Order: sequence, then C-alpha cells, then structure tokens
Amino acid sequence: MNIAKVVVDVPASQTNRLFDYLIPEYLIGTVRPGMRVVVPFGPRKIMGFVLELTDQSDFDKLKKISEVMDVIPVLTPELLELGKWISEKTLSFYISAYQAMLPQVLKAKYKKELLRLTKEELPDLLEEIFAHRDTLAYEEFVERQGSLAALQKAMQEGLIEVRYLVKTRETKKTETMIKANRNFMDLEAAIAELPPQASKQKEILSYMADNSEPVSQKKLCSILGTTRATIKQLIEKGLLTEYHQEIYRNPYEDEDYERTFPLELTEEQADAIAPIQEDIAAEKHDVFLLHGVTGSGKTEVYLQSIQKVIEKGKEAIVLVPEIALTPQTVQRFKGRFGSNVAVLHSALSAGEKFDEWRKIQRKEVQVVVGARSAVFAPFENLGIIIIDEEHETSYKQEDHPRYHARDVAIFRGDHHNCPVVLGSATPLLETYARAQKGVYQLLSLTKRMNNASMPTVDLVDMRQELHAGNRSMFSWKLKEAIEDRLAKKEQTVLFLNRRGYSTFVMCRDCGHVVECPHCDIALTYHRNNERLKCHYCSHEEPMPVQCPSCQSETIRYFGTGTQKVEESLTKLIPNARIIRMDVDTTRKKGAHEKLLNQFGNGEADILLGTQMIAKGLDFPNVTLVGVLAADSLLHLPDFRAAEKTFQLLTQVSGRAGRHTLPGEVVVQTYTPEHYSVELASQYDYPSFYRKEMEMRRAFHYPPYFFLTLITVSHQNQVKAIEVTKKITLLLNNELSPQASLLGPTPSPLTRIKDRYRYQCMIKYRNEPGLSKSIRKILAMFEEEIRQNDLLINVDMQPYQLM
Ligand SMILES: Nc1ncnc2c1ncn2[C@@H]1O[C@H](COP(=O)(O)OP(=O)(O)OP(=O)(O)O)[C@@H](O)[C@H]1O
Ligand SMILES: [Zn+2]
Ligand SMILES: [Zn+2]
Repeated sequence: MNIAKVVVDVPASQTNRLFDYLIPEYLIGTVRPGMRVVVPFGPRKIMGFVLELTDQSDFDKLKKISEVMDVIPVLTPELLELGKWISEKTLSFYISAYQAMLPQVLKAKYKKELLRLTKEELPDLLEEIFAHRDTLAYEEFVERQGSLAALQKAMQEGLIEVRYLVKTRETKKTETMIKANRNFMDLEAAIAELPPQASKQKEILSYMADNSEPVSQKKLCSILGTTRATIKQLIEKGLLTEYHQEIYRNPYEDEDYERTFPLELTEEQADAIAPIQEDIAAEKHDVFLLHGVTGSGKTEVYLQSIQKVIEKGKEAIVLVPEIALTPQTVQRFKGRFGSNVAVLHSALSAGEKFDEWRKIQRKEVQVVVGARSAVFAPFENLGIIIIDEEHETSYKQEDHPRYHARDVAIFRGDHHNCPVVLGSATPLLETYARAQKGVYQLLSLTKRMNNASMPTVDLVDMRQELHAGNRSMFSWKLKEAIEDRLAKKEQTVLFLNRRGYSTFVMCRDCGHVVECPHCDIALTYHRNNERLKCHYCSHEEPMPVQCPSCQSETIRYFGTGTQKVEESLTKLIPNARIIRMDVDTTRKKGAHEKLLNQFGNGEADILLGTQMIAKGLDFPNVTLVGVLAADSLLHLPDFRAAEKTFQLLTQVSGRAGRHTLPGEVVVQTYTPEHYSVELASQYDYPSFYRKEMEMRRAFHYPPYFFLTLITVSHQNQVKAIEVTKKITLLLNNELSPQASLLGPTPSPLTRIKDRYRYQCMIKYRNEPGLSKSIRKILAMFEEEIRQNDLLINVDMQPYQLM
C-alpha cells in the first residue's frame, strides 16, 4: 500500500477531509495509521495525521510525504475512529479532535533526538547512522530503505528511544551518567598505572570496576566524595565515558505512599460492586451509575473494581474533576497500586505530562488517574473507565472540540467491551433520568461508613436577620457557631460562591429575585443602561426602584468577593486564624496544596474559599461548614442553577463531620423555601430529582429537550448582532416547526476582552438534519471568520451558559 490518507493541520471546512499522499518507496511498510507526517500543502509544508493506507486514489498526480514525525504511531486505530466520531458529534474539525488527544509536547514542534539505551552494538544499519554516538539529532537520521523499520524494531526492543527536547526548564530532567570504557582498557591495569597521588581517581575506577552498571555522576560524587573535575580527568584519559540519560520527571516521587490494602466491603458496597465485577469478568459493556452519599465509600468500590481489571491483565482509566485532583486523591490510588499508576492533570508541566503519557503508551502502567483529557489515554486493552463526581461541569471541554468526557468514555467502553462507572452523590439530572429508564444501571450506597449520620443542616433566613437589625454578611447563628469551634479548637470551612459573576437583582427584604416571565431564569442586570435582560429569550425590562413583591427599596445587585468577606470576618472575630483560598491566593504553582496542608496541620481555624474547597477535602477536625450565600448560585442565568445549587450544597455539607466528630452545616440564604436549598438540607436527592424534572418539562429543557447554543463574538457590537441575526434567520429556514429558536440575545457575559458576544439557542426534540444545517451555515461565514476576526462557536451540548 503506497498511498496514505492524511488529515492536515489546517482547521477549516474545505480542508476538513482526507488528502491522498504518495508514500516514498523507502518508507513503504513503515508508515502506519496514527503517525504524524509532514506533507507539502500548497506552498508550505505542514503536519498531518495518517488515517488510512490504500493502493488507490481518485487523483493521479499525488505529492509525496516529505517526512515522518513519529516512529511509533501516537494514535491507536481506536483513537483514530474516536476522533472522527468526536468531530462529527461536536461539529469540530478532525484535526482539532486528534490534537485534543495528545499531550502538549506532541502538539508543538519540538526538536527530537534519538537516544541509545544500550551498551551493545546496534543492528548494522542503525550503528552506521549512529556512528557510535549515544545521541543523534532526529534530522540526522537518514530515512532510507529499511532504516525506519529497523528503528521501529529497535525501539520496541528498548535499544533506542526518541526524546523530545522541551525548551523550558523541563530539559534539565536528564542526568549525566558515567560508565566504564572497558573495551578500551582494562580497569585494574589502569589503576595500577596511575600515579600514587591520584588516589581519588583510583577510587573511582575501582568503584566502576566493582559495579558493572553505569552510575549517575551525582551519585558517584556523593558516594565517593569526589568532584566533577576528577571524573572529567578519567573521561579525558578515555577510561570512562559520560552520556546523558533521561530521568522520568516524577512529580510524585518525593511523597512516599503508604501502601493500602483492600478493605472488607460493607454489604451495600458488595452489592454495588457485584454487577461491575461481573461485567469485567464477562467482558461486557454496561454503564453504571454509582449513586452514593458523600462518605459512603465509593472510592473503595472503584479501587476493588480496578483490582479485578489489573488481575485480568487489563487497564483502567479513572477521571476525577481537575480541582479534586489533590494529593489526597492521588494518594488513594498510588497507595493501592503504587507505580502502576500514571497521573495526568493540568498542574503538571508539559514535560511531566508527556512522561506520564508515555508510561501509558509503553504499557508501563495499567492505571491512569487524571482530569478530563485522560479519557484519551492510549491504552489498548481497557477493562474499566470510572468517572468520579460525574455531575461536574469540568468534564465538558469548553473549547474545540467541545466533547464531554462521559460520551467519550462510553464510546471507548463500548469499543473495549468493558464497564463504565459514573459515580456521584448528586448525579446530573440527565444521568439519573437515564438510570431511571434503565439505559444505565443504578447502584446505590445510601449510608455513610460506620453508619455515621450526615451533618445536620441549619438554614438561616437572611431576610429575618436584616429585619432583626443584623446588617453584616454573617448571621448570629454562624458567628456563634464559629466562636464555639474556636473555643473547642475545631475547624470551620466557609464557602462563598464566586464562580461566574453575580449578575442578578434581589430584594434584601423579602428575597425576591427578578426573573424572566418566559424562561424561569433570573434576569441579568446591565449597568450601562440600568436594564434587566433575559439571556435566553429577548425579554427586557427597566431596573426596578422598588421590590415588585414587597415594595421595599432594598432591592439591588447581589454579590461580594472572598477578600471582602475575609475583612469583615477579621473584624467580627479578630482572634480567628483564616486561610483564604481563591483564584488570587492559588495562582502560584503548588499554592493550592500548600494552603490545604497548612489547614490540615491546624495552622488555621477557618478555611474560607470558593468552589475549589467544595470537593474531595477530608479533614477530621472540620466540624462546621458555613455557606455564606446559597442564593448567589441559585440565580445565575442558567437553567441548571437549581441543580448546581443542590449539588454544591450537598458537596460542601459533605466536608463536615467525616470522621468521629459530628458535623454541623449553616446555610445562609434569602430563599430558604426554594426547593433546591430545602431538599439539599435534607439530603433528599430523589425528591429534588422529581421536582426539578417537572420544571424541566414545563420549561422545555434537558433532559426533555436538547439544546444547541450558538455564540457569535466580534469587536464591533453591530457586527456581532448582525451576524447573530443572520444566523438566526438562516436557521429558521432549516429547522422543523417543532423546534424553537431563541434569540438573538446578548450573552450573559456580553463583553469579554473587548469582544461583544451575542447568542441564539435552539431547543428541539428531534432534528436529525441539524448538524448538517449548522455546518452549512458556518461554511457561509468562513471567509469572514478568517479575514474579519469573527468568531462563531457552536455548542451541541452546552453546560456552561455564561
Ligand atoms: N469497606 C470499608 N470499611 C471500612 N472503611 C471504609 C470502607 N470503605 C470505605 N471506607 C472508608 O470510609 C471513608 C469514606 O469513603 P470514601 O471517601 O471512599 O467515600 P466517597 O463516597 O468517595 O466520599 P465522597 O463522595 O465524599 O468523596 C474513607 O475514609 C474510606 O477509607
Ligand atoms: Zn426569557
Ligand atoms: Zn421584596
């Protein structure tokens, strides 16, 4: 097969197809699907992925592949298939889908070199090219008949390795190795020949004679108390050789993991794990929803399922939300499976990520724990995929390609005939609905370990506080509770929601929030013209001067930041030691962990923070959780606001009283009667589910209806509006009468970085031609997108409606 079908690195609709290239004679048989190649494209040379090989082409004058970038394919046949599927589902380009699956290092053009890993002679052809050197710039590697095939073989045998030279501090992660040059001269004889005063040199040589393995220069210096200069003399004499060896950048190296062993499962856990393990044994694909209250031992179910998978010689992917990927979480997997675990998350440097990825590619590990993109781990023998906290919105990528990790996991689980386990204390409504319909299998853990009770939740009505004369942001109840913990030397977690922006208008007197009469979402306050607008439909009204419900004049814009809260807390309880955790205090690498460690060590009484402290934390001394303003989440312009509030309140409450001390939760709110606040305080997920489903049905939202969100942005406001209008008109002609089209309206965040954003939304049940219609419309704007700095984003499954 001498023709390669290639996806080229030009993200545009005309080039979103396969291009045929001739494989040069000397590369036939070695170019394989999943490799990256360099191909001529117009006047340029660009990168592309080989998707298929064939003998036939509809074109007769084919250009030749100029260069191969990989020796071993970076994408497996399964991932190549998956990429096509993703690009179709998310309306993105093939090239974006494939790029999304690879670590950063493989996306950019990094310099490569070949590294000799053996002291033995290489096969003739290669030794000739290497010319007895230990490293070779990749460009020097002559691609000629059979050379690439020989290289592929040598790599598989572990004789040679490709090293990517990452131009940042990561390049430092090689070490200088010293080895004896035995072939040149016998070491003992050399020692005898050295002058008596060269005692250090003699010591080094006899060490090398005694130890046949190469040793790092650093180690040699520290064992023998010698210096680089002394070693260098021996190198110059030709007795020793130095070479550079890559050391894995292991970010978790320094922490030693205490080995843990499988716990005896409780009856509930045993019932939950049985069907998962049956699937593993039978190589069967099902999707399970593991619905377990916080602290019910879901992780142990994951661990013991993975154990079974490992025993079968297969592999496991575990996804956790980025912010929950703390040392605590990593510890639980490393503790059980040790070095059989790779960890992938965004806090790692590009080089570190690449190292972890290669452990997976080379099958050096059987388990990967990581954030969203770890779902693309290039395992070829998957036995299970687990998504913890499956309701988290971070599983959806908010950039091209806009895939959801759950969908990808199910695609891969189906391909590999293995179970997919979605775990949560507060499943996404859509997920729970599928479990109710039997599409997913529901497994439940209803009790906390040791039958510990859930912490009691007190709802404090902030309207009454105001009426009673308390104008501070802390209720008397919360203040007392914090002081009580200080006296008892127990700890408090205070939570303030600052995700997104508080944009709604609320009456402090009665808690009334101004909502859209058509969409069941809060209206958004626009400061410039003092108006309230709906971001789904086009409804708008003036900013009221009085509360429409109680006529009070205390109706205003809602929102405070963590810094302000910290200031007033310090005034209120001056002797409290506070750690504040938000985007400002955690910007530096490692800051997040450091703050948590300080809190864990008891260096503070109060941990005050945003979303980032809501999950995964497990501190035995925390007995009080305070939620400062439950409302700020409840009134985001998002139809999932009630659901997100329920999830968050449940998660935050779950942080208290996880061990022996009982926990208490104080939730401050202006709307204690709202069903999501009330039902979260009772830990009543099933009732919340029923209530929320009614709302979704009534207002035509998922899971009853599908949504597609189209966002247009441009520096010029008029232009942005114009294009959005045009798209809406075009769509109107394409959609069936059953679909509804909302917009154009300004996006909730109408202006970001000087770009104006407008949107339209489609609500539909069955619109089989929708993807095609949208692609057609996008193609019409392509020229403008390229020349005019216009952006059009299509989200087929929006989660982030801001
Ligand atoms: N079978 C068991 N026997 C004894 N202890 C257990 C068992 N299973 C789990 N545990 C312990 O119970 C505690 C809570 O379990 P775990 O953290 O796994 O719960 P979870 O459901 O994942 O909680 P969350 O959703 O809050 O993260 C942990 O300390 C864990 O070690
Ligand atoms: Zn509306
Ligand atoms: Zn009012």
